[in-house]
Amino acid sequence: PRNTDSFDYSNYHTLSELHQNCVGAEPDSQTVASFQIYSFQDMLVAENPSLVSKIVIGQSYQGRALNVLKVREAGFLISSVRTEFSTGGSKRPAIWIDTGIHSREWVTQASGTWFAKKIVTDYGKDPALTAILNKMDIFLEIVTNPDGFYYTHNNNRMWRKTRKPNPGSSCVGVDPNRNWDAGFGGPGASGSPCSETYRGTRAHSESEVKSIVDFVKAHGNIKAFISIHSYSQMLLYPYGYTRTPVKEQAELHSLAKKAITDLASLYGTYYRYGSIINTIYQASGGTIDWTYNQGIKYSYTFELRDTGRYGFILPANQILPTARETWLALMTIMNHTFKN
Ligand SMILES: O=C(NO)N[C@H](Cc1ccccc1)C(=O)O
Ligand SMILES: [Zn+2]
Repeated sequence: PRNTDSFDYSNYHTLSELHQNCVGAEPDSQTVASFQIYSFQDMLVAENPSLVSKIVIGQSYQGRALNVLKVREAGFLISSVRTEFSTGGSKRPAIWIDTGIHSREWVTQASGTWFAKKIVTDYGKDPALTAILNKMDIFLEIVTNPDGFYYTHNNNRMWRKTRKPNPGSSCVGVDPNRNWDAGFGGPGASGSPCSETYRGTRAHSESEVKSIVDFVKAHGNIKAFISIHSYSQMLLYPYGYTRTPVKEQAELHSLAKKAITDLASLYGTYYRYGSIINTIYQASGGTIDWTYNQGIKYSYTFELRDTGRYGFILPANQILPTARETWLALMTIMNHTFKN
């Protein structure tokens, strides 16, 4: 595709189309260089230089860049430059969204791609989003597990974990949703490298996880953290590792209820909601349990479509409806975060 307007959001894409760009000269008039696939992310940044930038927060086990799109209103460039370069300058309050931490959950990376385009399209047009972006930054990590994502395209469509080998085992990979330092190693994760919920040898052993941990700690002003999975059609809040309710359970519960009501307003898609442990099962070392314990109150996990008919292999014709309905719920959470 020549630009992000012609990008096909209603289909699944490979790593190189979404994430990695093949660096090389754009074909010029004289020579017809082989057409380089410029990744969606690089095109979006190039088309919106004053609004979107790409941050590399680390690299995967196999050395792929962990890209985060940062959306920040242009505002008064001078002051933002000063803030940007001032050491210890206060960071603007921010919202984090990640998709694809479990690589087989393809509707999530596809939705994340659509969210990125939606944000740049609506900024300056939608009053609610514009108000949010005039005061807050949005960080979006679309391909959070690139090694696994590549593997689902080339080897095993059902791959979930990272692709780091486990010493002493022929089984590869750690579950990046069990590797966080929140109830790590407790019930709700496996100690076996061959398990789909293998927690790893220690918390934050996976670079895909550690890179986010370091980013969240360094930023220090993230107000909402939303990690997007599929499938089950659920909106979940902490905790997964303990039955102890979070302090703000009432607020998180009522916000979740409003978010899934707004989601359902588009196509009637029915979501369940509640704490992880009460709604699904006990799970230790999960992403949003750690982010909540870092003080990020609005920590949520989405489980997108469907409820099991297609599961992870959701037909491409459901990408756009899924992305559109989920966006309504994301706006509900972002608005609430902005106002509180
Ligand atoms: O795998 C998925 N969804 O794809 N989620 C389940 C449940 C879950 C959600 C949130 C936190 C912890 C646990 C998992 O076993 O990881
Ligand atoms: Zn998942």
